[in-house]
Amino acid sequence: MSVTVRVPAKVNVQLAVGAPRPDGFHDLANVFLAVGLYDEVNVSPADALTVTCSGPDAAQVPLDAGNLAARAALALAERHGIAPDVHIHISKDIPVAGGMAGGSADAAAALVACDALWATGATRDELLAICAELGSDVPFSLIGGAALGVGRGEQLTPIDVGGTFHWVFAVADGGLSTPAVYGEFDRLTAGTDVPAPEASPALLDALRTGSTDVLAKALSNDLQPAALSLRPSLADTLAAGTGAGALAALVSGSGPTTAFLAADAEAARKIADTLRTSGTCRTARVAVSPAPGATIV
Ligand SMILES: C[C@@](CO)(OP(=O)(O)O)[C@H](O)COP(=O)(O)OP(=O)(O)OC[C@H]1O[C@@H](n2ccc(N)nc2=O)[C@H](O)[C@@H]1O
Ligand SMILES: Nc1ncnc2c1ncn2[C@@H]1O[C@H](COP(=O)(O)OP(=O)(O)O)[C@@H](O)[C@H]1O
Repeated sequence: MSVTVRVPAKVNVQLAVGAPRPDGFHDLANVFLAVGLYDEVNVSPADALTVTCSGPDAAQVPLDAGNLAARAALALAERHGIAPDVHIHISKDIPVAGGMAGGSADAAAALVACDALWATGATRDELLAICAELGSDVPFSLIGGAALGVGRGEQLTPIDVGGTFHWVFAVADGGLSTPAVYGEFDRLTAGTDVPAPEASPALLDALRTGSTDVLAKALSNDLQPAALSLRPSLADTLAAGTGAGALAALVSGSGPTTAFLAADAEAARKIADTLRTSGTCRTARVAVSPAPGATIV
């Protein structure tokens, strides 16, 4: 028997970042939106815990105990006194280290897959608690859709989304380290009064009503100056997408993937075509949102 789980990437349509906390994390108002780029995680019984990965970026994915999917399987096995002897195969389509939560997605997917394979009977709240231990973004990968994340991003309130949004994602060469981007945020804001993060009512309304035009005006990412400081060439990518007709452009989370909101599917295709030949990114992908969370297929 084996179990396969499909799990989406995310874009942060608002990422408001507060001052660093004593534990090194930052309080956030993190508005997650799941987008239709997916990894698939297959779990099957094996002699020992092993991980393999396929896809264009597979070489960048660690296959040892540091893989977030392996950590998820171990965490669930430990709680239930089960031997974590499974083979985990990740079919990776989410850009790696790109600010789209690909590792978090694989962790949530592995958790759901192992839970089904082992018939642990864990409640959704128990799974969400394990997700939060694995990483700040992992609970959202489990639930998908759209949600406001507070605390370090793990305390979620789901948001109903009233329409479909059309996106283009420009995939950069190489990744950016999330801790390095938060560190750069701290360096850039040192000596300033960083306000407590708050979700934007206009942005939440745009999601609820499904208004692309309102969402375009409300998108924001406090990590964008830090990502641009570490990777100045991202400014050229943002300009190329805006020049091609995007209604708005921003860095996805900690980057370096950049996200472009398009008026409709046709506009998204044109923006992606232009970006692909712009010389400012490795490739460009179109995707719609919202997308469902980790789901057994
Ligand atoms: C920036 C965001 C936006 O959604 O995602 P990415 O763009 O990386 O995908 C997240 O906050 C990333 O969440 P995630 O990648 O799960 O981070 P974690 O594993 O929990 O933490 C990695 C490191 O990021 C920093 N970190 C993370 C979350 C947070 N609220 N404050 C932080 O300062 C800390 O330095 C921490 O040690
Ligand atoms: N299953 C996984 N898929 C991708 N990266 C992983 C995975 N497990 C661990 N990692 C590590 O996590 C880092 C961040 O990857 P990822 O989650 O894709 O990006 P981001 O945090 O920017 O959204 C990678 O550089 C890699 O070393």
